[in-house]
Amino acid sequence: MLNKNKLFAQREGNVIPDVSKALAWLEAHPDALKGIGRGIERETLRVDPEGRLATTGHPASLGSALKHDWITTDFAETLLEFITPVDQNIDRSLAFLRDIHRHVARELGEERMWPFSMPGYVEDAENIQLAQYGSSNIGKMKTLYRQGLKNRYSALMQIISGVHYNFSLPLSFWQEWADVKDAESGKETISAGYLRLIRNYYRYGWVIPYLFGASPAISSSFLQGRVSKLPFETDGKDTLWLPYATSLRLSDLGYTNKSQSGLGITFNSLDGYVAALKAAIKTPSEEFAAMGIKDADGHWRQLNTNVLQIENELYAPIRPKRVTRSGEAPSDALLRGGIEYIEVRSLDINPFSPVGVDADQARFLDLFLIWCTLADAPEMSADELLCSRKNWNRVVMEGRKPGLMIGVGCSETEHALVDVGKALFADLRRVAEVLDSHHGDTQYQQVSDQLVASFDDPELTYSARILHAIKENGLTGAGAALAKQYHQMLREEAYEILTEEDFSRQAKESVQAQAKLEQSDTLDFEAYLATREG
Ligand SMILES: Nc1ncnc2c1ncn2[C@@H]1O[C@H](COP(=O)(O)OP(=O)(O)OP(=O)(O)O)[C@@H](O)[C@H]1O
Ligand SMILES: N[C@@H](CCC(=O)O)C(=O)O
Ligand SMILES: N[C@@H](CS)C(=O)O
Repeated sequence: MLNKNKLFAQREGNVIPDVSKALAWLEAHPDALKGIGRGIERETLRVDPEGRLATTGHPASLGSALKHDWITTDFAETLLEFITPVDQNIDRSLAFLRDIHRHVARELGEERMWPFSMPGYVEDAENIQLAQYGSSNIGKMKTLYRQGLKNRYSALMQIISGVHYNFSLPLSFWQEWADVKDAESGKETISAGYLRLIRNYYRYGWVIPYLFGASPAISSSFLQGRVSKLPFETDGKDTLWLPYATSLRLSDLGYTNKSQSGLGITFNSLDGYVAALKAAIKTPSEEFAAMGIKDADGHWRQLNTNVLQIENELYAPIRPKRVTRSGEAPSDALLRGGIEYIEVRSLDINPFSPVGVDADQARFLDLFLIWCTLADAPEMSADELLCSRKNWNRVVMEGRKPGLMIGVGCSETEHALVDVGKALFADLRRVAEVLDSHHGDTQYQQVSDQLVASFDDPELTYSARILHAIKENGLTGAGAALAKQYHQMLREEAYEILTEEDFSRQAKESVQAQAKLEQSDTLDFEAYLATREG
């Protein structure tokens, strides 16, 4: 394999960094990768059988969205979010996620879970109710944050759904790879390792929307009457698509915010990243100041008029993370203990899975994120991150276009996307062999071999496959049909890990915890807001 690898790199003029040394190290230290941590967040809109947004509130039987460990809401009352606890076993994480879906499908009655990232036809976005979290100060702050998001970006943009894949390498990896002794004394080294991963993710992560992007189309209602200059094709009814698009969710039309690219966020040092993020939540925005903090009737319009109301508003394709303590800002958690895991935010909802994500995607991400950690990752300026964004944009808008060329950062040199993809997978295959050696099977190698075929045959990509169904039945029709199929399937499936008792206990305890919180507030809301810096 090594010869083929080198040969490929030479023939293609080093389309990717030469990682052969690091790969050889990994092959000599296979146990270093035992114990990868994973957690999955999946969002999905509640819809009626025709695929229209549900106008009901978050089902009471699902407990408190503010305090439930596994079932909450994202932007809107109708936007469910499911969260799995961190686990080292992919199949267990997916079974846990599926149990949550099984339970919710049983509780939703006639409502269903939307299987796409982009919403179907939305009659009137004003009917989208902001997620409600009760009368506690933190509850009111979360809803007000959403009011600000609505006023800044529109509710329609905010109901775009995604899957977030949370990933961490075991301490043993850092101990063997970087001579770390323990997590505390090694936190600078570990953080530097995850920042290296992030820089390579910006350089090469466009492979994720290429393979798994599943939002090549939008409903005409998504444009809200705006005229788009994009060369959309249409079914003449309510569906628009770009023939080679992979993920409009990740495009400027989707869940992104161009103005954030001017924040000077970089990933060369943790202190640098945190400083830029903290600056962003303290930097007034002219545009948002013009909106005002309160309207004429004294109703709050947003938490503040800064570029970001709170750190969560930074819509990056990947985030460095550490589990926060109560009331702690994400950046303070990072300063306290360094980077603990990373959150990959580029996965569209997988429409071919009843739970929006599958084991192939998890295994691919493991391979890719390990490769991103091993490969050299020169520091990147804010400009270079911007150039990387342009490469991603090419892939999200026309990734399946025959002969598409792709660059790396701001380099003038471009290569055929297909060549870069295949060179990358030649390396990923070697990582797959190491991971498979843990289980004595070939699951990772099979995923690698199956996915690499998508470069020579773009028809195998998720976006190509779902675009056929969308062209045939329209976005709303195709989504409603899949939602119905998954609803019936999930309702009838037995649980694998959790029980009805677990769900009813969680629901009850979450409601009690919210009530307790509401009784414990001592400050009035304005005084409370003044104590929260974002
Ligand atoms: N060490 C870790 N390695 C991998 N995943 C982790 C690790 N620690 C936590 N996670 C996962 O990260 C996810 C955290 O999701 P959660 O929604 O609870 O927090 P958050 O994303 O910070 O909150 P928000 O979505 O409001 O920003 C969970 O799926 C959890 O399992
Ligand atoms: N709905 C967003 C994520 C919301 C959030 O920032 O957590 C997405 O499509 O990924
Ligand atoms: N989760 C999204 C929408 S509420 C955010 O934090 O910005």
